[in-house]
Amino acid sequence: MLSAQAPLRPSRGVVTLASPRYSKIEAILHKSPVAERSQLSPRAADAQGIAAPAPVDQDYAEGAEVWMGNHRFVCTHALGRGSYGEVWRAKVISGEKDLKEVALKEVLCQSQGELQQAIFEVQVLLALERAAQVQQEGIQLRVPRCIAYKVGASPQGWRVRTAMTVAPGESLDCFIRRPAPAGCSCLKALRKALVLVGRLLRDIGPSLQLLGPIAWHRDVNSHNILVDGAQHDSPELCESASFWLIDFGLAVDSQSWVSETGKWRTEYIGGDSRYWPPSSWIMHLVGPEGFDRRPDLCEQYQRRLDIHGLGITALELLCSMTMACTPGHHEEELRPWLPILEAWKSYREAVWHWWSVVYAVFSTGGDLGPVQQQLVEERLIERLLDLLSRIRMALRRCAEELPQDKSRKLLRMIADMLDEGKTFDLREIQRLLGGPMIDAKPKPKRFHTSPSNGHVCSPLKAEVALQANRMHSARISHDAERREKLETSFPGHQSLLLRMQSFSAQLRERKVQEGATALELQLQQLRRKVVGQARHRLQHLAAEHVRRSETQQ
Ligand SMILES: Nc1ncnc2c1ncn2[C@@H]1O[C@H](COP(=O)(O)OP(=O)(O)OP(=O)(O)O)[C@@H](O)[C@H]1O
Repeated sequence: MLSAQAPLRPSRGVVTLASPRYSKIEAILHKSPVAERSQLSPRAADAQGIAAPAPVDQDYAEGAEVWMGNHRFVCTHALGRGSYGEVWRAKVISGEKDLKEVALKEVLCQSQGELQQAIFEVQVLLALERAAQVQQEGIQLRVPRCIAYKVGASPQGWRVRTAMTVAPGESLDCFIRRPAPAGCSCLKALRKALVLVGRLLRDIGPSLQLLGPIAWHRDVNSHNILVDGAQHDSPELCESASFWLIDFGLAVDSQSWVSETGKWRTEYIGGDSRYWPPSSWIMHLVGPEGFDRRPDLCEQYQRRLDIHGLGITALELLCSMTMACTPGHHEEELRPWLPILEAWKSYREAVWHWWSVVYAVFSTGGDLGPVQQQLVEERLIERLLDLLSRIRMALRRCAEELPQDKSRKLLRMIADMLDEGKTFDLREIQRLLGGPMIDAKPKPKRFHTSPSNGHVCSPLKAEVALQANRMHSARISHDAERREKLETSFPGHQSLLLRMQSFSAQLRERKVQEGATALELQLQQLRRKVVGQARHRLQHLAAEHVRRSETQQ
């Protein structure tokens, strides 16, 4: 199934672009897809003396056999479809002992940037598993475990295939949309929702905490969270529900993202705009200049996108479940909650509308510029800040009126997650809801590996190349020597990838960095132009308004 949000998301490409972009401004600034593709298409890579990829694998289909290293799988049925390929459930025929089935994901990449991003997705899963293993207390990660992965050729470029464990359940957005059981009262639904929200935060919080030093997911929402065991009528039984975070396809390296000159300034915006904090809209509509005199929002964009996404998802779960039922006559207990439900309703109406306006243009490949301008004129950012402030106020007021300590703290916690003024610490979740405390201090240590043709993932051995795109020229010659050695022992894709990384680093060194300053200038000019036009239009509207009022008088 094609996800409803999928087309809204920008390309996975980090710098290069092959598919339609979300932002017109960014699109203008990038070279044409054709030029980008030709930079390192398999043919071009071949011309550079890079080894040709292995023969094309069988497509995923019922009964199709898939090989990855020592693993052999047989596809049974499609689990889902995303914007970059399909995910299939498959039986394990041979490979890891006791492993019965896997989810096979395939990401089709048309440019080197997309290839890097697809590999990064796998590397993040590996790094996360490794981070969980070094924790003193046993942590049950609620993300799929990477079993094996493989890079192969596809007619358009490459395909990255990953075998991972199957996360149980269904996507949370399907669960939320399902009609409530007949006769269910609002109060009962609310009690059940509170249990589930607690479980959601308790399951996803630690994974995000471990993820923080490695990457930002950037797409935390009800579509990318699966829920299992939540269909019970009784709130008590819902205590055993579990939530899983999937789809790390838009993740970015958190260490190079953050800082004064970090990549947050220049990289494309990712994720589903219904779960964006105001800072993402600022970036989308105005650019980094929009953070002038707004340090809290700038900090939010750099460090707390996932926390905000999780907070909105929690609130969505709480309110949607409660609002799906009809209030009974004697539900006085519901009274303190009503302002929360009203604030959520207003938020949902406005934000879902903004999302659909952008979605409509994006899905037809239209020009986003006028829409962006219109949203600036509509004062989207100020309105969103206001809607969120109303939500926080309603949550905190309700918390004051509640007798039950746990619900009270839960509401305050969600309010803090949605507050750009608060430096929300994910450990708050364990403090309130229990679970092992995680030592997730940022680790400067980086890991290195290259995907191989059928690489079998052992997180202990897995060294993840999180900073392949940060290679410095001084390191290139050293790496070249290392690569020479590696190529003799690991031919095929490993060699291809290593050469590509080197080629990419050299390109960046020689060409891209030369143009970076010019591009940055161009970007600033364009952003200024858009904001200038919007300001001009606002002034015009204001003048017209004054003129009309004077005429009426
Ligand atoms: N490990 C998994 N276990 C179970 N189901 C999965 C798993 N991974 C993916 N799926 C299913 O496949 C669907 C698509 O997967 P995923 O979101 O990773 O693909 P994508 O191409 O990145 O999608 P998107 O367009 O949303 O970015 C998911 O919505 C989910 O239903």
